[in-house]
Amino acid sequence: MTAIADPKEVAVLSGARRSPFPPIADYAFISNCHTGALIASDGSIDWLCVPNFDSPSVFGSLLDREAGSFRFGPYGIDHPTARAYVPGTNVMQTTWRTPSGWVVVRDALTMGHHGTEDLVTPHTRPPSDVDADHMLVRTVRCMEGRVEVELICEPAFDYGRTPAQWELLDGDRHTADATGADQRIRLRSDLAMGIEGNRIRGRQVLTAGDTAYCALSWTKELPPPADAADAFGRIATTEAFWRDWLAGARIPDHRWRDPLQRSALVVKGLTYMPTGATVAALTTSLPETPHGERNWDYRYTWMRDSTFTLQALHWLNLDWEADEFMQFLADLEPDTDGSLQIMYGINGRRDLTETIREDLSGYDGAKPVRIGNGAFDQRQNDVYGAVLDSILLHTRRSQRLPRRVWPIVISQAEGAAKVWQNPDQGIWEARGAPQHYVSSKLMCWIAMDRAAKLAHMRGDPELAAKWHGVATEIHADILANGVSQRGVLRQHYGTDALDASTLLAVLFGFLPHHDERLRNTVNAIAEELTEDGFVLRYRTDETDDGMSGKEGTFLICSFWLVNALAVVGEIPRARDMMERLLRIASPLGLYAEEYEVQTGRHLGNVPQAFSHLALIQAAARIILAERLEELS
Ligand SMILES: OC[C@H]1O[C@H](O[C@H]2O[C@H](CO)[C@@H](O)[C@H](O)[C@H]2O)[C@H](O)[C@@H](O)[C@@H]1O
Repeated sequence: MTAIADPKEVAVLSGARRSPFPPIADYAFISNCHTGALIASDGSIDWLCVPNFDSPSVFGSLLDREAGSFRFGPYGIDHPTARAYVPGTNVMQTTWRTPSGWVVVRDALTMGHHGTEDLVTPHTRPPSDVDADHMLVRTVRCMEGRVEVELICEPAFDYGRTPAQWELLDGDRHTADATGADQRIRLRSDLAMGIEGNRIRGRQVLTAGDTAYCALSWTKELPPPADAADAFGRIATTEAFWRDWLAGARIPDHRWRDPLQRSALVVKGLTYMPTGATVAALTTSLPETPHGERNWDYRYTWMRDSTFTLQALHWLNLDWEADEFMQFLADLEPDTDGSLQIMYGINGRRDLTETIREDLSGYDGAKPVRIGNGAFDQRQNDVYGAVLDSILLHTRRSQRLPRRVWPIVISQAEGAAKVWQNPDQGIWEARGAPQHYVSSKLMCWIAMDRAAKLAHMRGDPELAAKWHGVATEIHADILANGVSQRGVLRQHYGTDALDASTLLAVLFGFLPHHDERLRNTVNAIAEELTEDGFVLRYRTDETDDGMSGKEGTFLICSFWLVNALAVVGEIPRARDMMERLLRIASPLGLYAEEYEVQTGRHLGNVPQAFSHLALIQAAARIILAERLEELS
């Protein structure tokens, strides 16, 4: 058993040497559904890619302290008094107390009413003319006393490779353009600004009642705010956008309402509005092993992650998000054999070739920094099941199967029927030799089972029977080869090692919930694949995944275990574990991909859709069970 750290001690525990990099759990996330930014607690924006999630960064000091940042806050003070989201929004509020007074800063990637058809996402509910302003707006209000505020904006284009060249416009000290790497961004502020090499600096004393703002924009068509009132107005519009969106969600009146809301807002904030695609996380190359090589670019759309996301959103009644994703799916260009890639760019881009940026130090020295993701052309046989399960769910909820989607059903079912007997890289995208992963076969069973149900709903009993036959064959194969002597689902057919992905057998109803093999699997994972109760994907000393270093516990797997415990009727255990997982959220309620129990650090990319969607699903399962208990 490993002792768990107090999350408040995270910064202290980040090593004997004090790192110049803030802990991953320190960052606030804001979004405009085209891109997102990370704000450190000292008021510095350390990550922003424009215009889109997968564009090169302009502020990249998350990955190298020299790769650009943008601070706005009181001069000479690094520690805020309080940080919180404006309730129900992805707008950040920071309160700063200084010896002479206090101020409140709000930061948003703003949304506006653009009123033009081409900016309207066709499937958004309610019909809306709200879309990104493509700008970052930061406002400050002095609440009491006198406070000197400063802005220091130092972009570095193309992931820090090209320092900004600044120019003040027409001798006006309130507007400046920065250029580099074929990009131009405009900064406007009511603070008088001056150029200092590659940075812009401004400073001003505010007294009680005074306000100030700065705004950075990256499209010519949408100019930055004209004055402070305009800047405050844009933030107010953005707050209204998020609240309006959240109002469409059915979030139960439960003590977990806040984390459910935050998770829904994170997942929506990771969705690219023009296509409905969801990125797996906002960032690239935050390490899964401190200082190690397990660093990946997550700014893309995995079929698996996106379809799991839809399932979580459906539970919150956010069905129109799924409509958008179905269109994205239908627009994708399949391979010649009809199969889908395991992942795409947010605009459907197929080639995500991975490159390494040797020039970047990496987060706290974790190299390499990867741009692109080499897993894009892997074969992962779970994808068919993920896609077909979400199509079935969507069809049941909306009572219709869009005509454009039926060919996907056919190609995915045929694809699964053809490949289920082949080894693959598995759900964890192992870069080692292909194996007969149990979770991949399980998801192929899901594919055939869901396809058969869809064929039945469409009135095609012959096709339904054919696909059902394949499902039965896969089911039998897993039971014959995927269960160890002691009656536990194994990682793959050639090992008895445990793998948390076999929990999917419980979550997807592969066997009746009282089946011994399911219970054995849940108990074995809870007892043997955990560190202080938090779940590892697999043991890196037992499993060759092609990488070095030991990773942290995987948060989606920990939430899956909660969910699985609830399915097998262990509600008190599930509830306890859920409460523990909620306690290790970042101070702002965010989750990265992994959690290191020895130090209490979050590891890996942040915020991670997988972690948040699994939180929603696990909470849903327990809340449902509690309601059923109340009724009985
Ligand atoms: O562990 C090696 C792999 O790690 C990444 O994949 C993980 O993240 C994906 C996105 O959330 C998820 O779909 C997958 O299940 C996870 O294992 C990385 O993207 C891969 O390139 C890498 O091989």
